[in-house]
Amino acid sequence: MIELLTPAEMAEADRLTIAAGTPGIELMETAGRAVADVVARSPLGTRIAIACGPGNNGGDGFVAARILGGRGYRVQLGLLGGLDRLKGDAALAAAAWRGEVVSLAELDFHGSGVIVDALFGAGLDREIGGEAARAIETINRSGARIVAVDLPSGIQGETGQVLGVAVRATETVTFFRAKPGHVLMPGRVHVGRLTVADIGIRETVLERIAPKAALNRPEAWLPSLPVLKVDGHKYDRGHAVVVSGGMTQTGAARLAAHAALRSGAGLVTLASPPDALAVNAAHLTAVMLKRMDGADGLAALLSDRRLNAVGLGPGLGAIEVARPLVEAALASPAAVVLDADGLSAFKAEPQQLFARIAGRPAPVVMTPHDGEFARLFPDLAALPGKLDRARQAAARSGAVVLLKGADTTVADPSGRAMIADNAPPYLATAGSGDTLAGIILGLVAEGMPAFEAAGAAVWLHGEAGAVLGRGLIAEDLADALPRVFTRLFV
Ligand SMILES: NC(=O)C1=CN([C@@H]2O[C@H](COP(=O)(O)OP(=O)(O)OC[C@H]3O[C@@H](n4cnc5c(N)ncnc54)[C@H](O)[C@@H]3O)[C@@H](O)[C@H]2O)[C@@H](O)CC1
Ligand SMILES: [K+]
Repeated sequence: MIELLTPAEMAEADRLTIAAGTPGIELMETAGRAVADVVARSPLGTRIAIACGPGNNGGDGFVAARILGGRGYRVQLGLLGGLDRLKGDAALAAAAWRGEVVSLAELDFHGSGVIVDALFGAGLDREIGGEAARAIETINRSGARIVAVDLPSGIQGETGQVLGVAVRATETVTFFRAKPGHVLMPGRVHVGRLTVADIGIRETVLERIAPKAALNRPEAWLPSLPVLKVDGHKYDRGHAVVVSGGMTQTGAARLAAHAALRSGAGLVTLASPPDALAVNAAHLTAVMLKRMDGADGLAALLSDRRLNAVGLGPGLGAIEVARPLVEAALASPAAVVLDADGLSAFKAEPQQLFARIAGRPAPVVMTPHDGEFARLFPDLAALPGKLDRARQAAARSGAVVLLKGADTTVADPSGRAMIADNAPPYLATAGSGDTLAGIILGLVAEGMPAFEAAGAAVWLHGEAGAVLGRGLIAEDLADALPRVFTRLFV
């Protein structure tokens, strides 16, 4: 598991480490050295400008300046505010720097090959303006290689949001663990290449801090992926149902059904309205087809407990059609994956949806994009942090919430969350979301817990996109899954 620590949790990690006997200045020395090591990939002779702020982020900059100067680099250091404002470890680090300290405005950004951004890190607590904002704009225009210390200044560590203006770094060096703001947008774009340096903080502090957010990597969910038995049977792998829309909108459900079969379900049935039976029949092979007469028909189908997971929403249709179907699904004992029209069907009365989720024995996964999210959670949509949005929505609804985007975030009602950073931009194509819903459905049908299944699906979907490359269409994604699964186990 690759935990993501908020700035507050990171401060706690520092505090626990210092309390256990490592002086803060030692942590700062190691942090500054890690920055210097990254900067030193540029050849000797490169001019280096180091912009230091008034807190410990600036302290790291002073340490890096001293180490790089000692290695023979030409270093110029500029400070925001007076030396007399520095406190604690930052003051100690500044005292050990024997070179000149100029004001930030005097730093020669344009004549430098590398700029070290040590203005603000985890302690950024308000919008950047004035002299610091002007310096950041100059840094961004400089054309130099920009190495940010801990966070690109202006990026909020918890949310990835820009507070006023932010450095666009070539590389960022952070310490111990990355923060949500390194992977959430737009932070990730400002971070550039990320190095996570070991500065001597012990892993054991994580037991005390108990962080609840992680990077969406296989470590986060692989232990929950069902293990296939040599003597296993398709009936051991669950039976998923996908609900088809009417005659002219059947493709989305078929994409989801196909993906559910690829991702893990032993059997998949497409439940089709009578008018769409012929068109669905013409397109299905391994996916089975059953006639479904409205919500009563779906309820009857799902009364067979072997059908243990149902996905609906893609191409489901208008509210009058979609809502009774969703209600029937939620009244059944099956796990439910709700997407698209299935979510929008409750836009006028989201509480009605949450009331139906509360107390159900089987889990519900909701997969909104930003627009669908805003319909169900209008007040939460305005929150600045995506992690916060997903978590509060999960807590309110009782469902696992998967909030889509380049930084797709999955949260469960207890606050656990994972953030993905592996989605290539060409995943944004028609039907991609239907496929994602299907992958989740197949994994849940196979017996994977809903939160882990949603996380795994996001990662698998991203990797499938990466394997296929530009030019992919949604039909290809599910078919790339065997290749992605194979790579997972080598
Ligand atoms: N012992 C520790 O706590 C360690 C901290 N480290 C470094 O310390 C950093 C955190 O240090 P701090 O908590 O001092 O925080 P920062 O150095 O990130 O910033 C805090 C300072 O900036 C000011 N400030 C915040 N937002 C501002 C704005 N928009 N405009 C103008 N001034 C603003 C604050 O008033 C305060 O003086 C980390 O990012 C990391 O680089 C590392 O040295 C590792 C060890
Ligand atoms: K910084």
